[in-house]
Amino acid sequence: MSRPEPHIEVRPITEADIPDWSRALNTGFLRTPAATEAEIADRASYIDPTRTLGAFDAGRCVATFRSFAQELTTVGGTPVPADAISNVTVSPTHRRRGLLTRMMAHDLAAAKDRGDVVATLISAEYPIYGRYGFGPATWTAQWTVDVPRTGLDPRWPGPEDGGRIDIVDPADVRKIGPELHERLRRAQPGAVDRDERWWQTNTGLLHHGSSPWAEPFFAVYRSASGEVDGLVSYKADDHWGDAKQPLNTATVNWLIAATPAAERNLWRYLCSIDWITTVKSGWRGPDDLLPFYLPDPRAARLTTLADWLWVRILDVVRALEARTYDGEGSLVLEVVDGGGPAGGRYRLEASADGASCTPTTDAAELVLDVADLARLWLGDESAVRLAALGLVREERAGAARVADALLRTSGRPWCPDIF
Ligand SMILES: CC(=O)SCCNC(=O)CCNC(=O)[C@H](O)C(C)(C)COP(=O)(O)OP(=O)(O)OC[C@H]1O[C@@H](n2cnc3c(N)ncnc32)[C@H](O)[C@@H]1OP(=O)(O)O
Repeated sequence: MSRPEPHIEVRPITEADIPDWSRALNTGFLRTPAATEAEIADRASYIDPTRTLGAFDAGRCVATFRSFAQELTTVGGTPVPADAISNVTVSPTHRRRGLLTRMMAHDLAAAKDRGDVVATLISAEYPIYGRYGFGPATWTAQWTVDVPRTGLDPRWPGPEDGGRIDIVDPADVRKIGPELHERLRRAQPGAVDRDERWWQTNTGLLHHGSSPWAEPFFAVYRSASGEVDGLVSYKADDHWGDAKQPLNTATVNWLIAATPAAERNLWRYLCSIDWITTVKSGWRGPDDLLPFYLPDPRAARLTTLADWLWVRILDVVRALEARTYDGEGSLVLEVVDGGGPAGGRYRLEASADGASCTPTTDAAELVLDVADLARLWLGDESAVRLAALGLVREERAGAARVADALLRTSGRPWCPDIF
């Protein structure tokens, strides 16, 4: 039960607060508390203090919260402006006193005023953010591939389609990665943009963690016409069996591909590296094709299936009009948002030619919480399933099926990033 704590001040930080704020952040995330000079200088270079909140008790920072501008790709490829939330911590001494609630209210109000269509975050634990109107809009999966069981020919000499795979170094990745990622994320519902800092951090140019930077391997796939279509970052361990046989694991840090050929060839490559008997896929979309690139898909064991990107819809009209629809139809949605900005009744009229969403006084056909609308918005969840769970209510028989026919997509949304 949270209690009001008016003596604890929640406010945007100043540059002078960054060391104290960083210490609170590290404490909340159970990292070594002291922030290094390099970490503080780096943080000062990219945070927007007006969007970086702290809670201060007797002058000491006891909670942290940061947001930044992001683009989130909707169904059909149109990006919407998003308020990306990160670095949320409340020190163990101050938890469950309403500090997250106060920081969230501050940030979401500013996001709405700014005109952001949604807020986004990757939730540390499932139960935290539903109360603020967030719902899990995308899911993620990880596979572990038992390479000798795949049925793949171990003599594979490389791509048969005229493409090629090359090992590249971090500087190459910084050159070719951003453009490839732009192609991918503009076509992938649920994906978000990456800034230059992402590439610097993930290629070792920017590193100030407590452990030393360990350079991963990078491999690029180019198509027969020389186009950069895929890129993978992976690391390998050093593990040998008693009989002196190699039992090494390649763990993918990230793999991005703009074509199925690039994806297929990069997985094929990872499963062909001498000494590697296990490939761990890293975070993939829940309907990733990886198992089906293998002659024996059972060689890929699903090890994780979990919620990933949580979305809070701030503007229902713009969110529903931004995406495309394969089906054609009309539906009146009653969105419940407990005093939040998205509540109201809306008529969605959708067809392959476009969609309109307008506030209406017509009778509601489907009643749902704003958090459940987020689960449906990018096409991932089914309204019929949510109705079975008692989470959406049909005011007209069959309305959940109509919602599914309009909103669901042939591929599931996927956010390749963590932030
Ligand atoms: C986007 C990101 O950065 S995700 C990372 C989130 N951070 C972490 O997980 C780090 C460790 N945890 C923490 O720092 C804190 O516990 C936080 C940030 C999760 C919650 O902060 P608090 O200030 O304790 O939350 P607050 O007091 O505002 O809680 C509001 C309500 O949510 C509930 N709640 C908060 N956190 C949790 C949780 N982890 N599990 C279940 N319920 C929770 C509270 O019980 C409270 O419920 P009530 O209104 O019924 O009393």
